[in-house]
Amino acid sequence: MTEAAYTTKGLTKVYGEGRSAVHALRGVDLEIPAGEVIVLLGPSGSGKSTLLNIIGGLDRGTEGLVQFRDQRLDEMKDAELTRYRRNHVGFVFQFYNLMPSLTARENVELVTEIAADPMDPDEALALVGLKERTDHFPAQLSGGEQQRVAIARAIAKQPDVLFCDEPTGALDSQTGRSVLRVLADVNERLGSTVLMVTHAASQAQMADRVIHFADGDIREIVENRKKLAPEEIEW
Ligand SMILES: Nc1ncnc2c1ncn2[C@@H]1O[C@H](COP(=O)(O)OP(=O)(O)OP(=O)(O)O)[C@@H](O)[C@H]1O
Repeated sequence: MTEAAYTTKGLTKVYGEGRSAVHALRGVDLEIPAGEVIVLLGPSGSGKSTLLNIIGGLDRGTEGLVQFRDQRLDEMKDAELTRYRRNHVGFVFQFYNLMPSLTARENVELVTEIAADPMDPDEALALVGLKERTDHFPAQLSGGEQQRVAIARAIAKQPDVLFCDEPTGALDSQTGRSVLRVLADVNERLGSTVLMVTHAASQAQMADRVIHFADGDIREIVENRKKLAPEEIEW
């Protein structure tokens, strides 16, 4: 087995207190190998985004160990956690969160200006097939193109891990497939571990490993023997 990107032990997350407490994670034990494409599937409210946000350093667990390589995220001070996010992880969300008043290139530059080892913004945009659109504003781009700018922004820092929460949720099947192709390329070319939450069960076919989540814990982890290319996925 390859090196673990993440390890969690007994990870819990409780939102709120007392009678209104929500147990979003109930003692998750998990090992995520580096360099794989991992898909997280599960019903709405089962805790997928909560898990992603905690290992992505956007939020903290209530209890339990969370480790990235040999670093304990659960023991980091806020400034260290910010540094971890800045240097190691990229995020792609369902809604692209681009700055409307900035061009595609300027949106990517927001990240490359503060990253430790960034690629050239134009190179990141070329990787997602937007070489000709670098000076366009988000409003001049289609949904799929905007999502690709968001991916370019996330990968421009050459992250070790790319977190994607419903990255194709707002896209039609053809555009969605082209976005999945970009994610597969990032995994293959940059070697980034890709962790994707999706409601589209068919997308699990492009994963090396599928984590099935239910009621705040892992129900099953299935290794994919025959991984499909995004183009082969039935939507
Ligand atoms: N900030 C919050 N405050 C209180 N409860 C929350 C908060 N965020 C999430 N929850 C609750 O935690 C549980 C897990 O939510 P989470 O968003 O992780 O689920 P999910 O599997 O990603 O769902 P979906 O597929 O609908 O996005 C849900 O019951 C949700 O209502």
